[in-house]
Amino acid sequence: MVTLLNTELKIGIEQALGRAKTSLVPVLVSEVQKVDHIEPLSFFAAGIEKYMGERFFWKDPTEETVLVGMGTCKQIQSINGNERFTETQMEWNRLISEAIILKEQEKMGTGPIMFGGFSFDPLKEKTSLWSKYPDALFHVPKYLLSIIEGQAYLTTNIICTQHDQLSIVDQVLEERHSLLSLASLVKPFAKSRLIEEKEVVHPSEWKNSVRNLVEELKNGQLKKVVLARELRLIFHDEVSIEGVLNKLLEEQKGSFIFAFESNGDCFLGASPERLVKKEGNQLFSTCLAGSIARGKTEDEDAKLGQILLNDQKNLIEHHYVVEMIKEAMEQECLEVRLPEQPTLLKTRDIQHLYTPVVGIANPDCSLLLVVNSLHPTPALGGLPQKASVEKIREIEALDRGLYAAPIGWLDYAGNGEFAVAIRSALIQKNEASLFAGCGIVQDSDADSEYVETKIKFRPMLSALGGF
Ligand SMILES: C=C(O[C@H]1C=CC=C(C(=O)O)[C@@H]1O)C(=O)O
Ligand SMILES: [Mg+2]
Repeated sequence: MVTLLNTELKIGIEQALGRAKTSLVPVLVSEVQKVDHIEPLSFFAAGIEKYMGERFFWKDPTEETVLVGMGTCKQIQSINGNERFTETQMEWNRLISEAIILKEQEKMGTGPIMFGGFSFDPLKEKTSLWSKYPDALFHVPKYLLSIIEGQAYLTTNIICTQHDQLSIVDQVLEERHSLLSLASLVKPFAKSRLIEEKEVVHPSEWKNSVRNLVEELKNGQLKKVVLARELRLIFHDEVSIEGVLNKLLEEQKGSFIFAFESNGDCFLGASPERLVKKEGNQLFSTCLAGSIARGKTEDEDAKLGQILLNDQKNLIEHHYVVEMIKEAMEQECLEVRLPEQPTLLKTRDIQHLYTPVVGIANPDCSLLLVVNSLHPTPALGGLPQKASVEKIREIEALDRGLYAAPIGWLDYAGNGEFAVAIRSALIQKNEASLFAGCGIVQDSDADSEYVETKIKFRPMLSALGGF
């Protein structure tokens, strides 16, 4: 258990109440404390009763940053289509400009942060599948556990309005105490029991849409379109989000592991693909496209890797992504660096062509606006960007919602990171939708692309106990 000093928080709240009474706008107080290690998944599980539907989980591939949020002290959302990035950034800036932040040192990922995501395409006709997730949805948590380079920090965020009294301090301290006590009790994480697995679109129909698309790619200006499909699973009981996260953490170590709850649903996954990270004036992006299976032996695995590195179809599929990301990053940066040739990035189930991109950001750069100009890259949408998204909107029998879209976090200093939400699933009580797509180019073969999507379902299928 962790004991905390609480004097500072009281002073901060007193100040915030004063400010809220004069300015008549709610004021955010954020207190950060260094704490003894808390197991992130135990902290997440500790919120199962009180904060279910208001939790998030994030771990980057290097485990430099782990974030677990609990409760929602402020929700930021936008239903305003293409303005959703700008609107979200502006609302965040407004909240932060008034905030009172109590912390001893500057540490990225501690203090006030918001976590959330954007939809893939706000113009796609909506189905009920994603009714819990508007086109932009972000949560500022009440309690945030951050593990930054191995050190644990606990942030407490409180919104003070003109109507609040100083007594809210006692309430918060009591709530926080019981959350931390629960987090110290490690629980076994339940496994899900699968009953039925259903391909939402019949395989032959999906392959036909790939074949038709290939014909169009040969004759038109479109160079690449990413087509996805959905797998719907039914379980005996409600899926245990903790259980799934536990397996993802075990099996998908080199990936971003994320979970984002909203009103009883949970969107989670293990994505190997960074969209963009901002740390001070540095920007990092990733081109990840072009895929092949893992080998059963080391030798076979290396051979497959070599095949991928020399395969024209996959190199072109990858090159389109590099071309677009380089161009977009050059708009945002004073300087951009990237290697000339891709290398391999391997996860448990698949290997990809990989090109990292690094840049020095323009002085006026803000993370969500970079997200806006990158999304969707041709690894998720296609090339040219606008025409490929229109094509997906027209032919894909799927409501992507947050699949293949940016998911991540932003802190008060403007730092943060977004991954693209692939290898992901939407959990709805005892049902789940899994998503997987692949980049279709002129030389695509429908059967091979279908097999590629099957491989891309594996991380989530395995975590859900179905493989
Ligand atoms: C769209 C997905 O993967 C993308 C990322 C890496 C490789 C890809 C590919 O080779 O097609 C895809 O562009 C997905 O996993 O659903
Ligand atoms: Mg591919």
